[in-house]
Amino acid sequence: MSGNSWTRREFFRRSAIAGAVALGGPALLSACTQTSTGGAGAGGTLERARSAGTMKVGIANEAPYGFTDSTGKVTGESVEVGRAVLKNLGINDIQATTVDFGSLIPALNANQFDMVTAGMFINAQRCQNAAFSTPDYTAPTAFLVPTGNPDGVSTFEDIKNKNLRLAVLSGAVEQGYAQKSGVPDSQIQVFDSQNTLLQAVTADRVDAAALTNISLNDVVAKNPGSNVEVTKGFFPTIDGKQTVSAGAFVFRKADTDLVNAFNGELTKLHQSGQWLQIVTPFGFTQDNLPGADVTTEKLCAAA
Ligand SMILES: CC1=N[C@H](C(=O)O)[C@@H](O)CN1
Repeated sequence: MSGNSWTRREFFRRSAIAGAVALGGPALLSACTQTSTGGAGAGGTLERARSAGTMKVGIANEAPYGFTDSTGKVTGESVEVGRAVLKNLGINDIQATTVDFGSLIPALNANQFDMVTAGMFINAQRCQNAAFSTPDYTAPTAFLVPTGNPDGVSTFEDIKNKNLRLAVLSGAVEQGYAQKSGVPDSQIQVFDSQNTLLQAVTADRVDAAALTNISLNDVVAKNPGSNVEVTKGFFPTIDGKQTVSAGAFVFRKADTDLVNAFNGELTKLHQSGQWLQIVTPFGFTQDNLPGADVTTEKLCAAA
């Protein structure tokens, strides 16, 4: 490369940056700089989303956490709380991508989107591959069973002891809850969506399906006449310890500044009462607000 051509190229690069500053001010310059340095470093994702005015989010189409409704609107408890937090961070829009629940963290790390708004629970295994916000909510587990609960299911031990067939969602925590409660794999069937779980129960391919009671209540409400009901919610006891099932927002590990900024605004929403207003239409109550003793640090460290 000749000295002259390098000088010309540097001249054009500097002119382009000067133009960017003139047109878009510091925010645009910041976006240009982030792109030129790869964008995923400290500050990159937050600044890029601010500059673009939108955040790319991942959902699993599980209602009422993160789903596309009958009008085509992407909504849900996690989506709407996420929207409110992002708005307070100067990001007024979201663009959602739907993947299977078990693909949310791999897709996040492959940069298909920049955060997960699917109500994902915090646990040690997931914390190895992603960063979680402070807990957003807690929700008990329950079973979807035929009306009248003919097998008398109320815990994973019942599934094991009565030799029942159980449906779980691929990549969700309930499979682990069942296995750790001693349910053999031969009794567990894995499905890829809420709807296929419902169909498995109504077609008598399984005796029960496990998910959060909030998710199953939504299924029952949206499918009247399906002859199914939801058992009483519970927090499974595993290895003598009661599980803490707390959902949060998920980010790439490198995006520390985004996580910190997000946590600051999420805490304000929880404390101001705005959180309750946002989540009530999705079947959440004050009981779903995590206690002060429920922390991401503890849940990531739990065995
Ligand atoms: C919102 C949600 N949370 C649990 C999980 O994180 O695995 C599962 O119940 C699947 N859906």
